[in-house]
Amino acid sequence: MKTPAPAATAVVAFANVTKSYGTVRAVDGLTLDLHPGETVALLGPNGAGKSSALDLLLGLRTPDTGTVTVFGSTPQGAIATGHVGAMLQTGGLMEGVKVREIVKLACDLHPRPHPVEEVLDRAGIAQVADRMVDKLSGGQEQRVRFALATAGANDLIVLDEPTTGMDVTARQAFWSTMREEAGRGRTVLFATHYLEEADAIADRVLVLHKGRLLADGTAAEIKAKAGARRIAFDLEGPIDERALGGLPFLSSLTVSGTTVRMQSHDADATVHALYGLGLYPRNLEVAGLGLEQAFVAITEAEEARTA
Ligand SMILES: Nc1ncnc2c1ncn2[C@@H]1O[C@H](COP(=O)(O)OP(=O)(O)OP(=O)(O)O)[C@@H](O)[C@H]1O
Repeated sequence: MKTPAPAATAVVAFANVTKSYGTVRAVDGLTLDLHPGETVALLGPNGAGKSSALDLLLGLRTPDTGTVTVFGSTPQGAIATGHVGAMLQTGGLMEGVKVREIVKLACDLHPRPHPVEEVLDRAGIAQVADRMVDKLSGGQEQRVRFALATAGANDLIVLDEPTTGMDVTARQAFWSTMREEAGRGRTVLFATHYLEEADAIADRVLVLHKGRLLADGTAAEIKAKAGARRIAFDLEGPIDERALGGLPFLSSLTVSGTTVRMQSHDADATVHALYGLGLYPRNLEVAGLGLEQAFVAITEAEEARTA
């Protein structure tokens, strides 16, 4: 885990924050600082508490205990002064208005607005600017939400699963804009289920599980934290899964056709033992885990620990 920097330098500071809904503890003792210019991915399985944490950050919910500070102020205070732009999963767009009108409204309300045409252009919705908002496709609606989140110069941009429903071109345009924003020193925090996006975009990855922070580091650090490596090879002839399953340090084993894939906490020892079985693996590959596999390994290990 990173050592928290002094609160004065933090864009966002969660200090021992908890939030429950009835008996469900959605956020459980979360302590976390975000810093200027960071692009941070928030990962976690369904129900991990990602949206709840973002709602707390945006002042849409109040913590049961602990404090959330945004630019040294309350979340509401930071939003009122135009420091924060957000794109949330929920919330329908205003009906009965045209795309340009709703974007113009967001620009008018922002203390440091960008020109309306520029916002439309950047979000890739200039061509549908005169269309009614309720006549848009899902991906176009998502682009409008993106436009609303970037209507002005925000120092912190909070995005809850922003690219869901976007096609490849929209996604690429979206992330290129976010990179530009981060390049200008803005902090970007996004929750996502697309681990490849987190791997490619984020310079810091947070893994939430049952409301608690399980991992905090670069994607490379998270992969290393999972501690396992992938082993893949082909075998000729009938495959004795039982014998393979008895290899040391294995954390998973799958056989499909002649191909065997496994994960091991000590790949050297596993491969040594594999040869010890008198087998001759072909096309042997040993590699680190991808972020997705690391994420699954970390959250499954925690499930097993807390079961
Ligand atoms: N308004 C609510 N009332 C009751 N329970 C809620 C409410 N909102 C969230 N929860 C519960 O709190 C937990 C955390 O939910 P949250 O939406 O924050 O998770 P998430 O990580 O964003 O999930 P997902 O990836 O599915 O969007 C879940 O168990 C969820 O069912």
